[in-house]
Amino acid sequence: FREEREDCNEKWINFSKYGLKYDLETKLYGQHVAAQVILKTVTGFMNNENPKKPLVLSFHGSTGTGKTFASQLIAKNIYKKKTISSFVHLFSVTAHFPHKEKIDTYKTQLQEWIRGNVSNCPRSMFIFDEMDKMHPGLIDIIKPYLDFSDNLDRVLYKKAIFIFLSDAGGVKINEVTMKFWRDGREREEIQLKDIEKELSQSVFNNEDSGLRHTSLIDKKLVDFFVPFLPLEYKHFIQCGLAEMARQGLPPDNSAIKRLADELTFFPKEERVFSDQGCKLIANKLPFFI
Ligand SMILES: Nc1ncnc2c1ncn2[C@@H]1O[C@H](COP(=O)(O)OP(=O)(O)OP(=O)(O)O)[C@@H](O)[C@H]1O
Repeated sequence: FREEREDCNEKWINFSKYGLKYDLETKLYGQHVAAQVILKTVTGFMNNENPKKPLVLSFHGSTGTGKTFASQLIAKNIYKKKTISSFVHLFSVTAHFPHKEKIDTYKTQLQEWIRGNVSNCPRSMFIFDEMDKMHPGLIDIIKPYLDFSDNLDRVLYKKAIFIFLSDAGGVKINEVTMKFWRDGREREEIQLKDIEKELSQSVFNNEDSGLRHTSLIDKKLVDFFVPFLPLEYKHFIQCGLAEMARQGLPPDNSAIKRLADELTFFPKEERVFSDQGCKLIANKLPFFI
């Protein structure tokens, strides 16, 4: 049995709008704002044979709220080989470029890496993890690729998708969500506009944010800021059940509840939102069944 080689053509790259819609609606819990933005932008972009610039989405939210997971759902519905496609590139900023003093070497490496991958296949997807920890010098390196450049060094960049993941702005998003809850309003009432402005201000003007000094925002290189809301107790249970199914275990609500009891939720008294989202479930589950 020899595995077929993955090529950069429709046989291997075939976007399914309905697949993405289904996955966002049934697998990504508690993220109605993100789901809507993702579906609209990715569909519009993938159905356009001649986009003017690459699609650039910046995902924000606290840990374990589904930023990486959502980007995997996008990849799954574009590439036949899903997340293991050779056209999907997950890049962890701190893991790949740990030494600040080597910044100049990294700049060249990053440039060549993006260029090489896109010339191999224009419909490539790049996911940059921990974007807020990225050196501003490296962000500057990526900027030209995100812009309206028709044929930068004769490579076609405008069909690529760039997704940036970061915790930056998570605190603000949590505040807005908590305010809705305190006011007795439905979570589903939260709209992108309720968060977007505050989010971009807190991410790009905040002293603590690594993205502060970048001109990604004023150059309008990011098409959308996508907020990931803090997950509630009920989403935590949903994640737990999904994880059990993934691990081939029969559903057991009480085990997940015991697991939740061990973890922290906020506000402290009411225990509504999970501090670590769904992050620790997969690893902790075996100890609770
Ligand atoms: N909203 C969600 N819906 C369904 N599953 C989720 C959700 N959020 C997290 N999970 C589950 O938890 C795991 C960890 O989440 P994920 O890695 O996507 O979080 P993240 O937001 O990228 O966190 P970090 O900022 O720490 O990287 C996922 O693989 C998924 O199984």
